[in-house]
Amino acid sequence: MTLVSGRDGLPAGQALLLERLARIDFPTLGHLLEDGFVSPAIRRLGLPRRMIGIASTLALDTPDAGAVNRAILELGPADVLVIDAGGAPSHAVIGAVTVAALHARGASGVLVDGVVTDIDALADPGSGICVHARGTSCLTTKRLGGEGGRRQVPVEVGGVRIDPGDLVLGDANGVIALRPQVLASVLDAAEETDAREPALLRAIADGEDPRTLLHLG
Ligand SMILES: O=C([O-])CC(=O)C(=O)O
Ligand SMILES: [Mg+2]
Repeated sequence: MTLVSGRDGLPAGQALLLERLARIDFPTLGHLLEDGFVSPAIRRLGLPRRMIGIASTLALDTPDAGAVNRAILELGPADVLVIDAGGAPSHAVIGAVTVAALHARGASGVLVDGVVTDIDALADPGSGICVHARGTSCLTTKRLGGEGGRRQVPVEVGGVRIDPGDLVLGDANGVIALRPQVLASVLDAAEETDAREPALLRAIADGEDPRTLLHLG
């Protein structure tokens, strides 16, 4: 399964890092790291099941649909649009139309500290864009002129500071956002952990003493 759409436009090192991370079980990273874990109040609300990509940030100061649309048009390959909707906490900033536009831009996903709408369209696996947000609303943003946001600034999403260029990984368990170097530093260990787990699960199912398997014996 290709998770990193549009990765052909990326530097080789970054594309390889994203490819390797895409094969990791994301919660495995939780065994190895303490920082970068977005609040569980932000949940996966759309399908496909996972997203992985490069943070492209928007700090939304007013409920301005124009600012969101502008940001979407500026997205590059494999970007995850990260919206801090602190200036519009009750207005849905993403919905069926914006998700279709994100998909057309080759984006990998969208992460919103705020709410979204058109949930049935977002939950359709064919939407092509994995959406994480705090919840849903029928109240949406309006076209206010497009000046209501700041692009590519550090934002805070679910208690985590996210800088443009950070990597964003999300699935049904939650979202992780960290510097590429931090994720690269635990990649070997994460791959080893994932490689060991099937044998461990088999051994437990086969009745081996869990005290030994779980290092308690
Ligand atoms: O208007 C909005 O903020 C989001 C929306 O409904 C859409 O993208 O379809
Ligand atoms: Mg809509």
